[in-house]
Amino acid sequence: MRFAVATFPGSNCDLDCVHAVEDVLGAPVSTVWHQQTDLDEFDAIILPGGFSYGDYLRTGALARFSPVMESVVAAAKQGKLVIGICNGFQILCEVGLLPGALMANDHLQFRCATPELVVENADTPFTQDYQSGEQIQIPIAHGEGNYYCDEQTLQELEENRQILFRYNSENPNGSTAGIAGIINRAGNVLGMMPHPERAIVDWMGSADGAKIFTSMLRNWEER
Ligand SMILES: NC(=O)CC[C@H](N)C(=O)O
Repeated sequence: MRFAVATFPGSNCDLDCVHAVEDVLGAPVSTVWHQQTDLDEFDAIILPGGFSYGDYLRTGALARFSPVMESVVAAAKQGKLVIGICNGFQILCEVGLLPGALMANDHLQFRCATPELVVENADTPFTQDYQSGEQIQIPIAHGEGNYYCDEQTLQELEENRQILFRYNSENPNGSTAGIAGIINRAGNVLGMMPHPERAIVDWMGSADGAKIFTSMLRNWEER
């Protein structure tokens, strides 16, 4: 399984994602500059965290027009696995691969913390190595992680089990229904505010993020 990590001007978690794929999976992984449009050789695409285009205008609002995004949309339509982490989640919402939007945190502060999450649905390509209801810890670091969607969208997300992660006790950003991560209707595009690549071995404080990567690999092998 070959992974691409799309890198935008201002990305700062791209190399952490490369290390996570190498260290957890030992799978081939390359960074792909945002001007590249050929993603044919890759089976999965990671949109990493950071401050693409300096967060100007709105997080992800400019990166969504980068040339690579047309290919990311095409890859998602083909059924390839796409995961957007933090700024990557923001870009996925801006480009329309995921519903809703990420707004400024309700307290208007940039928040770094390691909140507890609940795995709401372990029956997806990104979570199959977890148990539904499992409580895990994965760090966050963002200023605009306040996920918002309208009532009807929330109802659809709930009914189709598209909410994969919720903040357990304390909601660090005011997100609707405590949402920390959602999947698209087809089940192959995940956006999440917490950073699984920062929780892959115990010395990081938590290794709970590793199962996202192992789930993706196992899902791909089973296909
Ligand atoms: N860690 C990140 O990817 C941060 C995303 C974005 N710059 C924000 O502050 O919300």
